[in-house]
Amino acid sequence: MTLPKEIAILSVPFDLGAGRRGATEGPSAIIQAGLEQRLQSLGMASEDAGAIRYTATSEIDQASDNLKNLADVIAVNEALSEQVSRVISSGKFPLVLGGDHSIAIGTIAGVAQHYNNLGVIWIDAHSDLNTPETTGSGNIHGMSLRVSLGEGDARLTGIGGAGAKIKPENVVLIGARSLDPGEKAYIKAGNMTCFTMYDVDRKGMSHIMEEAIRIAGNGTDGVHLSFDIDSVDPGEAPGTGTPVQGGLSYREAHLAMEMLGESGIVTSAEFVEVSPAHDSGNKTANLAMELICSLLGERIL
Ligand SMILES: NC(=[NH2+])NCCC[C@H](N)C(=O)O
Ligand SMILES: [Mn+2]
Ligand SMILES: [Mn+2]
Repeated sequence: MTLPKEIAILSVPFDLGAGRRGATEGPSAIIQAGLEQRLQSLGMASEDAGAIRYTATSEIDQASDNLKNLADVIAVNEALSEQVSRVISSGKFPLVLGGDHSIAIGTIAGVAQHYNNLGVIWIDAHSDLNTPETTGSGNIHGMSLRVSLGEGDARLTGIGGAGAKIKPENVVLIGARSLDPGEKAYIKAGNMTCFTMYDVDRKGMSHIMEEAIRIAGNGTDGVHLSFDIDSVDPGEAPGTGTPVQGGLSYREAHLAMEMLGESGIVTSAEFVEVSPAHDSGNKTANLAMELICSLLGERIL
């Protein structure tokens, strides 16, 4: 696999999977940061495939404690999975802009229709491995990776077709530093690789990425990158709903993208949780735009 030439940008202005509102404005802020011009100067054709349309329920539903706004999360993700699948069928590289991280459910469901053994690199301060039983918040963006693994509420795991879309042994988590008890138990019991911030500090990002590329790329037929901007330290990425101290540095995040770009293994990507309302200026949206460019081939020299 080499670098994609044709990119289809799918915007998902959705934030009902998160506890704090604001990620609806993420996609337009990233695009307005100049994404398309930058991709063009890299010699890439990008198509703004527009925003995902779905029928919203009329009321915000905070009543179902363990699965907040379930109906909207299902509706947007069903629509997204169809769009993502269509982009791949057309031979283009799907670049999904969130939106909160619940949209990974739809992205991965759409991508997985084209790959039997999909690798996933999940860069995040969190692990998003909660179930309705282990969640403390009821926010579905904290459950999306677990849903993609086929566990949790059947109405979520059934999006884009029933069952698991990915296997734990093909998943690599990077940047974790805020894990709930049920998530820790799942990671410790299973065969999923998790490089926490401790590992990043101890081994260095270069080593971590070599390992991640080996694990996610080995024996898989495609690799999806799910990049939660809250993986980056809040000093560099303040514009996000659930910031956690002690995150990736500016260069660690770029190095991760540069190495992934060089590896040529990534077949789809999403950048989520940019929330301009919490940003200082457009710092976080700008960073997301730059990281996308590093992934897609931009280099210092
Ligand atoms: N995609 C995210 N930012 N997720 C944050 C999840 C936080 C917490 N673990 C929860 O379940 O609510
Ligand atoms: Mn996340
Ligand atoms: Mn997160």
